[in-house]
Amino acid sequence: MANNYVLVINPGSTTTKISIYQNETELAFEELRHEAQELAQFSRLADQLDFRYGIITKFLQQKNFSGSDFIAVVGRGGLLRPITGGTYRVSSAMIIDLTSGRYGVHASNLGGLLADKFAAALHIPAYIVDSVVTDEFQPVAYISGNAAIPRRSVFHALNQKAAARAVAAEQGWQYDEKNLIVVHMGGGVTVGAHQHGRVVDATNGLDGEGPFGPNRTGALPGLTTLQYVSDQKLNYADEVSLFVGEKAGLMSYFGTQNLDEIMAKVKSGNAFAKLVFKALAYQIAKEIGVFATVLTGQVDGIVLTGGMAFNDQLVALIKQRTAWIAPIFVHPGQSEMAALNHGVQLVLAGQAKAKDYLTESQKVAQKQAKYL
Ligand SMILES: Nc1ncnc2c1ncn2[C@@H]1O[C@H](COP(=O)(O)OP(=O)(O)O)[C@@H](O)[C@H]1O
Ligand SMILES: CCCC(=O)OP(=O)(O)O
Repeated sequence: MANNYVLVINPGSTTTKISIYQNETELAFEELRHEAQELAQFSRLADQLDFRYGIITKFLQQKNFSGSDFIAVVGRGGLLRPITGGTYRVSSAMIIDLTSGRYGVHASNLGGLLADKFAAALHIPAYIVDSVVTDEFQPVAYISGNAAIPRRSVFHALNQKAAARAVAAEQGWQYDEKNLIVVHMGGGVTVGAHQHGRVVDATNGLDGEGPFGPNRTGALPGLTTLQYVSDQKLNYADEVSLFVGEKAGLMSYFGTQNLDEIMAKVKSGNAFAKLVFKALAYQIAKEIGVFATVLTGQVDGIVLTGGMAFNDQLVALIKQRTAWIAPIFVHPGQSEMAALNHGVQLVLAGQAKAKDYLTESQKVAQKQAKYL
C-alpha cells in the first residue's frame, strides 16, 4: 500500500540532494557532496546518470523506504527550450532535449532524467518544477547587442522564487506586490530582478554573464575569450563548456570549488586568496547595483541565498557595498526541495494542472518571436 510519499531529486553541480515528502512534511533529507575529482571520472554528463541513480537507491534502502511507498517523483528541471514556470509532466520530448544537451549541458539536466528512471521502475508519474529555463523576461532583456545572439533566461529559478516567497512571507508581504533582487550563490551565481512576482531579467548562470562562482565563470572579456578559445583550439562540446563551467570561477584559481578550503587559505594570510575572495563579493555586489537599475531603483529588498550565503564574511562584504540600495535578507542554503515537492502536491491535490512541455515552449517561442 502506497504511503503517499513523493521522492524529490535535486542534482546540482556540486551535490545530489534527495528528500522524501509526505504531503508538505519532509520525512528525510540527504545532501551528498561531490568533489570535482569524483565527477571527473565521467567524461559526459549523461554518464553520471547511473552513478547518481545508484546513490539515491542506496539512500532509499538505508532509510528503509520501499518502492511501493511512493506516488510520484520530481526532479530539478534542467536546460530545456524556454518555458513558463510551474509543474510539468516529464515527457519523451523533454527526455530527448535533456539527454542530447541541445539547450546546454548542466547537472540540472539529470533531474528530469533521474525522475524518469525512478518513475519507470516504480510505475509512478515523474515531474519537474520551475526549470532553470523558466522565462519571464521583459522584451528589452532579450537584446544582447549582437543580432546573432539573443539573451536567454537561465538561472536558479526554483530557489530564487522559493527564497523570495519565503522572505516575502516572513515580512508579511505579497511576493507579487514587491520588487526584489534575488542572488543565488551556489556552484554558479545568478542575480534576478523579481518585479511583482515576475523575473523580468536575470544573469545567465551558464553562458557567462554576471558574477563568477565557485565553479562558473561570470562575464568574461568577449574578444579575448574568443581569441583564447581559438588559440587553444578548444572544442565546443567538451572543452569550451568546461572552460566556462565546472573548471571556471574559484575552481580555475585554486583547483577547488569548496569555499571552506578557500577560506582556510584566506585565514592563513594567502594574499591571492584574499584578493579573489574580495573579487567574488565585489562582482556580486556590482551586479546587485546593475539589477537595481533594472527595477528603476524601486527595490523593496535584496535576498541572498544558496550555499555561499552561509559564509558570513562573504555576506558582510556584499552588504558593505549594497546596503544603501534596500534591506538585505539572508536566506542561506536552498528551499528547492520544499519547492519541488510543493509543485507536485498542488498537482496531486488538483489545485494546479501539470503543464505540457511542447505546448508551453511554443507559447514562449511565440512571445520571443515578436522581439527577436
Ligand atoms: N554551510 C556552508 N558554509 C560555507 N560554504 C558553503 C556551505 N554550503 C555550501 N557552501 C559553498 O557553497 C558552494 C555551493 O553552493 P550550493 O548551493 O550548495 O551548490 P549547488 O549549486 O551545487 O547546489 C560551494 O562553494 C560550497 O563550498
Ligand atoms: C543557472 C543554472 C543552474 C546552476 O548554475 O546551478 P548550480 O549552481 O547548482 O550549478
